[in-house]
Amino acid sequence: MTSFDLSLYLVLDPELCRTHSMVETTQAAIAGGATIVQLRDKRAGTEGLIRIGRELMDAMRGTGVPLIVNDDIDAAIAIGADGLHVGQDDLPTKTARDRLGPDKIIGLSIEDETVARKVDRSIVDYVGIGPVFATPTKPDHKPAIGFDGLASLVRIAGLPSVAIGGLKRDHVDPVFEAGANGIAVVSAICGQPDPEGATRKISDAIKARK
Ligand SMILES: Cc1ncc(COP(=O)(O)OP(=O)(O)O)c(N)n1
Ligand SMILES: Cc1nc(C(=O)O)sc1CCOP(=O)(O)O
Ligand SMILES: [Mg+2]
Repeated sequence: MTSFDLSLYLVLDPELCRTHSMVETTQAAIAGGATIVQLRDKRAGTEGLIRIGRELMDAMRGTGVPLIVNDDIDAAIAIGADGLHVGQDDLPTKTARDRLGPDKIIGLSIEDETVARKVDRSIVDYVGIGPVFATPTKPDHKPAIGFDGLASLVRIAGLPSVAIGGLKRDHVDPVFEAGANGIAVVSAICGQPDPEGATRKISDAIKARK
């Protein structure tokens, strides 16, 4: 299994990465302290994901930061990515594990107690829990759960976890106090005038807790 650190999880969205390209944003975020990166492009299609994913793999080589692909297992395999993130409406985690093998990272989104209780801990490596807050970045998001909901789902899932949805630097403390192992952000880094500085502020807040 590729080792991974969920503490500062960058989810890339090309529609928000307008100040800098996704590759530039990723390099800046890693310099600023991002610990794991997800390629999430809902419009690219498999070929487009493979093209940008290969560029990201080249840019990330030697950093030790894993690249996770959202939704598309064919792209994840073609890219040679470190893992795949799926939601409840995506392919089943068993199918993902069968195709990816034991060494790749599999992340699963959970948004309520019912799905949290059903997570197969023998297959899934981490859970993404949210949305903590409503966010325009994902217009089809589920109802916001707040920090109490986050704490409850962290406990039920019993797996490494990262909180997502409307989170900024000021939310680092309540996210970790809820028991999550990390904070996942899109707009707090993508599209910021200084993505490295924005990342460093979040990273410093995380390190200050240790
Ligand atoms: C870290 C992380 N957590 C949750 C999600 C959301 O996944 P999903 O519910 O499948 O929604 P889409 O991202 O596919 O729109 C995520 N991508 N990453
Ligand atoms: C990709 C994603 N998944 C969510 C979930 O709740 O599962 S919320 C979300 C978008 C988070 O973007 P921002 O950091 O800009 O609010
Ligand atoms: Mg999905």
